[in-house]
Amino acid sequence: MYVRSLALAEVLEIVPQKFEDERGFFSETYNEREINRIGLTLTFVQDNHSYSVHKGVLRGLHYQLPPKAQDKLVRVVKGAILDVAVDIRRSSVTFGQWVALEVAADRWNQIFIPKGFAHGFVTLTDHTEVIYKVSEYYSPEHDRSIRFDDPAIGIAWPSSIGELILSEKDRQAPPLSMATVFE
Ligand SMILES: Cc1cn([C@H]2C[C@H](O)[C@@H](COP(=O)(O)OP(=O)(O)O[C@H]3O[C@@H](C)C(=O)[C@@H](O)[C@H]3O)O2)c(=O)[nH]c1=O
Repeated sequence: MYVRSLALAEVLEIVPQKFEDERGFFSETYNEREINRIGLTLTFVQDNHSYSVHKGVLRGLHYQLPPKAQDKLVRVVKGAILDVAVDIRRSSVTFGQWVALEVAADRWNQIFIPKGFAHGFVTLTDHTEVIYKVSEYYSPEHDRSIRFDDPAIGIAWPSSIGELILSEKDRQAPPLSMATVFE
């Protein structure tokens, strides 16, 4: 398993080993012992699978507030996404900063997004399937969104994608300055 910190050091790229042969491949996509070895103790309780029909589907920026905050481990089994994490811990020196990583089936990489970060992605291909583990159950009462295009955050979403497809909830999301965030 290959691991590296992104520009916001708590956000990680993880690339599990992939064994390919004439039949296809085998890969341990999650191994708790390996995760513990890199200093993380995670308890995942739910696996999510989302399918986006078109390129340009943008989901985010999402997070759950404490006590239902979630660590997320995200991978792509079909297609590709640009995945984004935003530090929304008010006490952090990098509050409001973002980091992006292309996560793709053909890269076999994963992104780890800890509690305290808002998460979003845009699909770079049609028929994209994203699978992610989360460390807390879905809780609609704690679920929050921040505007994906809040100029105060300034995420450089790819301009080449054309029209973006968002849920009504995400279109109505408040800017970071109006959102309840982590202390
Ligand atoms: C996230 C979630 C949604 N749902 C339901 C609620 C709703 O009816 C339907 C679609 O929900 P959403 O529109 O919130 O789905 P989506 O926009 O894909 O939300 C996801 O976006 C990415 C970026 C994340 O980081 C995730 O944590 C999650 O917030 O699925 C669950 O039952 N369990 C869940 O864990």
